[in-house]
Amino acid sequence: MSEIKGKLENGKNAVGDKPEICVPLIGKDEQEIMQELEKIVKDKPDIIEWRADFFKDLSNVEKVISTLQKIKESGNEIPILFTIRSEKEGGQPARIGEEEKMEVFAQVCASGYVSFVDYELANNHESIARLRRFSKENGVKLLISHHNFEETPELSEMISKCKEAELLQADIVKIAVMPNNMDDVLLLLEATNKLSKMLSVPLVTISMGKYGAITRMLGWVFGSAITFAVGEQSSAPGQIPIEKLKEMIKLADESMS
Ligand SMILES: O=C1C[C@@](O)(C(=O)O)C[C@@H](O)[C@@H]1O
Repeated sequence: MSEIKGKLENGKNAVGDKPEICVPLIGKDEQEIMQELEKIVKDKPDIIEWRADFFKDLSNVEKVISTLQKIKESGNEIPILFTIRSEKEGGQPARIGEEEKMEVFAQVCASGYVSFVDYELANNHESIARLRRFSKENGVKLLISHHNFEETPELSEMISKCKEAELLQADIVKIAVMPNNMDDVLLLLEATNKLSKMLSVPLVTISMGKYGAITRMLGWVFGSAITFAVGEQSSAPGQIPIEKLKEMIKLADESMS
């Protein structure tokens, strides 16, 4: 497994630490994925996310692992985050059942090609505990995520979801919500600020869509450790092209130092 640099390896990110930039791969087959990867690698993201829910051969574990190996070999040592996003939380319609999904995760963790796996908090606790075991045994970080594509929940709900993920032994906790106005964006930032002081693990927060774009640029100032950018194609509403995002983060960092 490649090195994970910086704060995500060493534990909690400090409020105001510059974020890791993650770009998604959303090709439906190996050829599309390798084309996306070629462009993405040139942009030098900190993390590459393989959104395997887009992969048409997800039910073929051998194919998943051989594609992952190719991503690793051509990925310039950039750490890989492996994600199968459920349709309920903004992903593609399910291609495999929960038991098959667990088998894919088990083999992905054992492959040595990935640094992180994403698993949703909405899964039952027993499945989360199983994946926690596989990931720990193989030195893979477990990111437990929660998405709400409809709205921004109450502050207390966002806080309790993230605390629940920490209790389930997440190495990284992530919440992505949809704002319907700028008040919602402020609420997500308030949650970020509070949670980054409460949690003992790194936190990732996103307010999606056009209103939330500012959180992708500046959420790190309040304690969010990773921001998702467009490399070749966007995987969620509001993502910003990586080159522009990098400039923005650099400018904010220089102005605040
Ligand atoms: O969960 C996330 C965050 C995300 O939904 C975003 O809003 O940038 C993008 C997804 O690819 C990733 O898995």
